[in-house]
Amino acid sequence: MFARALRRASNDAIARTRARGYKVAVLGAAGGIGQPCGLLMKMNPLVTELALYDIAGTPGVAADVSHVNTAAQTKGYAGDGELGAALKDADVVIIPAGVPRKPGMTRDDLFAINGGIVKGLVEAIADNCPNAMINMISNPVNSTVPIAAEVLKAKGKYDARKLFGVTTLDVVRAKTFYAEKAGLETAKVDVPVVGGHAGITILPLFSQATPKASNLSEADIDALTKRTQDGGTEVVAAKAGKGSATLSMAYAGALFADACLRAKNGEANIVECTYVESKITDAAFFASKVTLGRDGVDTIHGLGSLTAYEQANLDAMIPQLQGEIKKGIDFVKGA
Ligand SMILES: NC(=O)C1=CN([C@@H]2O[C@H](COP(=O)(O)OP(=O)(O)OC[C@H]3O[C@@H](n4cnc5c(N)ncnc54)[C@H](O)[C@@H]3O)[C@@H](O)[C@H]2O)C=CC1
Ligand SMILES: O=C([O-])CC(=O)C(=O)O
Repeated sequence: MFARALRRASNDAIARTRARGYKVAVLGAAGGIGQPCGLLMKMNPLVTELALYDIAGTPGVAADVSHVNTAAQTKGYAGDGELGAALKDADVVIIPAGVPRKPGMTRDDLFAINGGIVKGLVEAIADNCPNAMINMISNPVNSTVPIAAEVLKAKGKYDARKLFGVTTLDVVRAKTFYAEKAGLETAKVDVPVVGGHAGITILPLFSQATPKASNLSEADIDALTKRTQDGGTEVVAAKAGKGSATLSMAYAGALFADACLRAKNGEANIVECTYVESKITDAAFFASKVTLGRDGVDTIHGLGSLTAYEQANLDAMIPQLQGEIKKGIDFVKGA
């Protein structure tokens, strides 16, 4: 179903604009997210070259995915020595490299190991595909995106329009939970989710959800908000030590990468919630609705009118978000 929708959306884009093919690189391509995400990108008609990179295991993954009868030429790259070739002139780089949570951990507990992994990968992006749109999935996203920004700045290659924290899974979850609770058709539901990607920094704006549900109480909205904020933890607990969300994340990652590709290809009016450098709050990076264009961020939209409940949640998250952003910046600057 998704593949058909993805193909239809991209085919529409192709019909409306002069299509060209794009190179997509997936870093961490042998992992739980990387494998299905690589498959979904192989099915995207806007992709003509697919580079699957990991520290190991990618020859097998690439051989497997390459047999899918779609256009993207697929190649595996393994180990540091092949990272440059994997990234060379990529248009979009998707980064799900790093360790996932185990029960009892916060995303921030992944900082020490994933911070170093992301830093090294983004240095290679700066050297090999400085114009690529970067889709950061590796956690803690609230800090890995500022890490990437500082690395790119240090290399003189930072373009804030092209660096995205992928928060699409929060939107996917909010839509699913809201549709279920309100008895609405899931595919027709939209819910903006703003802030960041960890605990209370995830803020679904159910007051702006469409279609409007008239049957939800304040207690329902509070429960839906908390379930969205804890969606990742719900999966971590259910997997009981075997990692975190992979399949729903691969789906969400492929949706966001497809939006980037369609925007690159000239399709208009592409709006996604994503975590970017932003001035709409006191946090230097913030997820909100963003219109994407050929060069990445085109317009960062404001938050619209919030309920008192949403405003209180927004006020409460800012200090945590600011702290996690500072941690990422300090990590690169050595403070
Ligand atoms: N943004 C979001 O909404 C979400 C983010 N995540 C995050 O995505 C990350 C990956 O999760 P999974 O795929 O489940 O983990 P995984 O452990 O299954 O896969 C990670 C892959 O990264 C690879 N890797 C490690 N160091 C690398 C390096 N230097 N270069 C390239 N690849 C490297 C590993 O070899 C492994 O194949 C985690 O940090 C997780 O927390 C997970 C779900 C949702
Ligand atoms: O919860 C985790 O650790 C993985 C993640 O970011 C998510 O599923 O939203």
